[in-house]
Amino acid sequence: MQSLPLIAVTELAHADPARRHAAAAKLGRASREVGFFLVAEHSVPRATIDAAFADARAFFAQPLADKQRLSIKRSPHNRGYVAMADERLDPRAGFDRKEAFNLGLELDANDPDIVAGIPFRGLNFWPTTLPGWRERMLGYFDHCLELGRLIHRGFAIDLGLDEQFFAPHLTAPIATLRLLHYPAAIQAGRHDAGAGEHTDYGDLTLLATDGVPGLEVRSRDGEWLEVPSIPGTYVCNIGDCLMRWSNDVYLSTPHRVRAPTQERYSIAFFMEPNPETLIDPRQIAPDQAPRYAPIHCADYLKQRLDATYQHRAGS
Ligand SMILES: O=C(O)CCC(=O)C(=O)O
Ligand SMILES: [Fe+2]
Repeated sequence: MQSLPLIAVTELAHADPARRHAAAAKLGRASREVGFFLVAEHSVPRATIDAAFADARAFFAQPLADKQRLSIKRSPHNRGYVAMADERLDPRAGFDRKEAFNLGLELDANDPDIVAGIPFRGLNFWPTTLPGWRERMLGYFDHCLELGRLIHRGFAIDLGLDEQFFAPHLTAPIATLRLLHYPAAIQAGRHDAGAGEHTDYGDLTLLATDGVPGLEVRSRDGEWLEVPSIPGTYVCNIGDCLMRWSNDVYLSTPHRVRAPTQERYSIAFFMEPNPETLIDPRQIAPDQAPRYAPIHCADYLKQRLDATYQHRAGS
């Protein structure tokens, strides 16, 4: 898709309000019309992104038994390893040809939220034989969180809200960092799904790719368009939670990943607000008739994940 808008995000925090507003207007237009945009001039160092990809490769290169010890099936909090064919993003299609690893906010076992059983407040699972891996992943997580907060500041400006409207809802968000590995397609030309057609569940997704194409976005007129894969540039999209919160002012857009002709890695950061945040469209679009009932962020996400994963049924 040649026409994905490119947002230079440092402008969203520019000291000159006119510059902030101009960048936010561009971001807003993309969020209302396309639901996807590219992010450049961000503050995540290229070396940090490259190291995250090297760490992802090292993780997935481990023996399956080591990865399975960290299985997401052992976590009610959406953390851990998703094996090949464990997930089906499009329930009408086959299982996805990918493996993944999720981590979230790092908390201490004695954290009051964990002790109180707050949904999605749990412990991360860590590989034990990869030195420095945990620290680098948490460093990358923090960079993504900062970038996600900055983009939310742009959303607030564009939506005519207080510039800091989202800030109190993003202090300890449910955000998930997800490493993804797609093996090469079994047969050239076969249209296997690396990831089935879906929309993302949260507010905002920041996606880093390794340069191997595969991601396709459905345009408003139903055509599948290839998204350029530019290392160092984030592909970002609006998720269903922000679509709902904004009363459909912002759009989440269906996308999928073709099984690539060569092995492909990507790293997604799914940003959802704090678990207790009330997703109430009347806050963002007070002049419109609300299309959705208010719901707590954690309850909304739980509904969506339960529908995706068989192992969560009844959890
Ligand atoms: O790997 C990609 O390019 C996109 C993955 C994706 O859409 C997802 O995990 O939600
Ligand atoms: Fe997605």
